Order: sequence, then structure tokens, then C-alpha cells
Amino acid sequence: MAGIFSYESSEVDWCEDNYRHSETVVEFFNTMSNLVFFVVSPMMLYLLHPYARERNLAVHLVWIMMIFVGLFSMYFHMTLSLMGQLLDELSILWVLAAGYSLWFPRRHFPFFIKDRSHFSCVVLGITVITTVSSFFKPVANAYALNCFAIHVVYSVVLEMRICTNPKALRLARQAIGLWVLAICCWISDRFGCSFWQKMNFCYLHAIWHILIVMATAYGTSLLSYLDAHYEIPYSQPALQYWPCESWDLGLPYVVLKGPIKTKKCC
Ligand SMILES: CCCCCCCC/C=C\CCCCCCCC(=O)N[C@@H](CO)[C@H](O)/C=C/CCCCCCCCCCCCC
Ligand SMILES: [Ca+2]
Ligand SMILES: [Zn+2]
Repeated sequence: MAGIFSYESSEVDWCEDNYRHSETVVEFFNTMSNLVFFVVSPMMLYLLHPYARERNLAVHLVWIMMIFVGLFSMYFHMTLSLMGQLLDELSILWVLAAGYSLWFPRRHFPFFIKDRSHFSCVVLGITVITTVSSFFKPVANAYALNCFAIHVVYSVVLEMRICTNPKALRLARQAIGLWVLAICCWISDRFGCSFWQKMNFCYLHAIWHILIVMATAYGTSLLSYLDAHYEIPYSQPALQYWPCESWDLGLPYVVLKGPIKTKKCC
């Protein structure tokens, strides 16, 4: 049991040189780049609050859980322990599960699903089974997670085929663009390490952390907008960017321009 906590007990080792910048932190830049989770998550919690308050406060789960993903990812790169790897991957799995339960478009539900609560129960069941399976071949977990990510992108593409809002279409292109850049960095770090070592540039996994957090911010704002558009249309949702609304640059979020049904407490 103690073995899974020991340094370098994971089979996974990223391209960055181990112990190059510190004796206690195995991969320094991969560890520190996770600080982006602690900056972006509270901002997204704040920016999406009006939509969450009107629709369902459970929406906040995604960005609260993202703080834990950042923590576990830091622990993983700091130790490269098997425990760190499992915590990192399982926390991502549960964020994906929360995202699917909240935002997977109702019109794509399989025929046997009655409503969103039924869908969430099925997602919960699949997530529990996947969590148990993840202990059998941990080295395969990241690939399975990337397959889920491809399905998320595919669902977004399907939604965009019927979407006519130019701001939402632009946001979808930005989100998918960020995700493509992120996954190229992840794959290149995994499989092209000898090349990047020759170039003396082993920071692609650290760049992946930053890009995937941004892709998630863009993706979750888009999915929140689509959800509000279909489920609470009276609230007249619209997309905006913080801090640079005029350039459509920064962190995207949903504003509600119509009447609000929930009571304002303060
Ligand atoms: C309709 C479905 C809605 C789903 C909502 C999307 C919720 C976002 C889910 C996950 C957040 C990603 C967090 C990334 C953490 C990175 C930590 C990390 O680097 N881990 C690696 C080890 O250090 C590990 O090898 C990585 C494994 C692969 C992770 C796959 C992440 C999936 C990201 C999905 C992003 C969707 C973007 C949508 C764009 C249109
Ligand atoms: Ca390494
Ligand atoms: Zn990582």
C-alpha cells in the first residue's frame, strides 16, 4: 500500500527532466503550471454565478471540482506517484461526469432515457464502473479520458450545426481550437520526447495544462449558454467576455438579459 505513495511509483513519466529544478519536486514546471487551475476556477465560479443561480447551483460543481483536479495534478507531477496519477485521472473523470449530467443536450439522449435525472443516474453508474476499472490498467486511463474528450468535442460540433448565434459559433471555434492545440501538446510530449529533448524544450505538458484549462473554460461557457438557451429561454441568455468584451477576448461567460425568476437575496 505504501508503495503507491512513493515517488516515481507511477508508470507514467512526462518529458520534463526529473529533479532538474528541485530535490523534492520531480517535475517543477509541470507542477507549477497547475496554478492556472487556482486562478481560472474561482473566476469561472464568479462569472457563471448568475446563470447557475437561475438554472441550478449544481453547475458550480464543475469548477469546484476543477480546483481539486489542479491540486491532484500538482501532487502527481510533484511526486510521480501512482496515487497521484489515480487522483489526477479520477478527478478528471468525475468532472467529465458532472459536465455530462448537467449539459449533455437533451435531444441527444438515448431512446431509453426518460429525463435528465434518469440520464444523470446512468452517467453515475458508468462513472462508478469506470472508476473501479481504472485500477486495473492505470497506464490506459489517460487514453480513455481523451476518448471522452473527443466525444465532448463531437457533441459540441453537432450542436453548432443547428446554432445560428454568431457569438456562440465563434466561441465554439475558439474552444475547439484551444482543445486541438492542447491535445497536440499532450501527444507531442508523450510520443515525441526525444525530439523535444534535443531541442532542449521539455515544457509541452506544462503548456497543455494551461491550454486545457482555457479550453474547459471556453467549452463550459458555451455549453452553459446552449443549456440556458434551451432550458430557461425567458432569461434571454447572451455571451460576454471578461475583461475585453469589445474584442471577444478573455474568459467567456453567460449573462441573463431577461427577467429572472429566482428571488435575489441581497
Ligand atoms: C457535454 C459534456 C460536457 C463536458 C464538460 C467538460 C468538462 C471538462 C472536463 C475535464 C476538465 C479537464 C481537466 C484537465 C486536467 C489536466 C490534468 C492532467 O494534465 N492530467 C494528465 C496527467 O498529468 C493526464 O494525462 C490527462 C489526461 C487526459 C485528460 C482529458 C481531459 C478532457 C478535457 C475535456 C475538455 C473539453 C473541451 C471542450 C472543447 C469544446
Ligand atoms: Ca519526467
Ligand atoms: Zn499533467
